[in-house]
Amino acid sequence: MIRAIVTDIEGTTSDIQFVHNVLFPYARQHLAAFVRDNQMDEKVVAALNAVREESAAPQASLDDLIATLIGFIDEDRKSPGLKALQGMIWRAGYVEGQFTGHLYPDVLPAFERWQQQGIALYVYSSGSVPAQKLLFGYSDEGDLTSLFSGYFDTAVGAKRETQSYHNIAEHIGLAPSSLLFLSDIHQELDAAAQAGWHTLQLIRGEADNASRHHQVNDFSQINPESI
Ligand SMILES: CSCCC(=O)C(=O)COP(=O)(O)O
Ligand SMILES: [Mg+2]
Repeated sequence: MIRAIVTDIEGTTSDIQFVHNVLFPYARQHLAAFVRDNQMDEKVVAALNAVREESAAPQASLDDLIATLIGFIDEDRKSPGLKALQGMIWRAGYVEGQFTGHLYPDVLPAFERWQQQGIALYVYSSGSVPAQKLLFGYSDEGDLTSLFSGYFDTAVGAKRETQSYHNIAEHIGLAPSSLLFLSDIHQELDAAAQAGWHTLQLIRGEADNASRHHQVNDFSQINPESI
């Protein structure tokens, strides 16, 4: 019996084009000014130090780091330091109404249905927890943050690592066999399945013939009671 559903964001609840054509360019455009203006902020300092460590450049200057971060955005690197900074930068865009977090129309009705069935909802994304809360807090459908029991980012581990799913199950406090992970990426689902979770793959665009996971095209096709 499924007692909690953990969902990915990009390609699952939300269009990959929104992330790549709206969020990433906004972060790219505002990154240099944001980092320069907030270089003394302790969360910014921590993120920049994480980037220094990740790029093996302990002495990197602010200009070096900005160039490195722009490169990370362009290669869609799931860098925890970059993801933390992106979350901070996107806040202004959401708050000023420059964009809202994209949601496929089938997502909110399914979340509400599952919640009525007593199933707890969680998010697991490479985007930072603050960035996840912004996307769902300023979504196309309004503030959905109250629907979620918790959020996970790569602080629990990378999405293609089996240990991450053991860690999440422990945080949630439920057996892996009662957890369902939704994602568009079969390597993430492989890792979750390896940890004993149920899995479903969202195919929002192109088919994935290399996947061994059950596939659906939208959330209306998901019935946790039949899993
Ligand atoms: C929630 S922030 C926007 C998405 C993002 O930055 C990202 O890296 C998406 O990764 P996901 O794990 O949701 O595919
Ligand atoms: Mg995804």
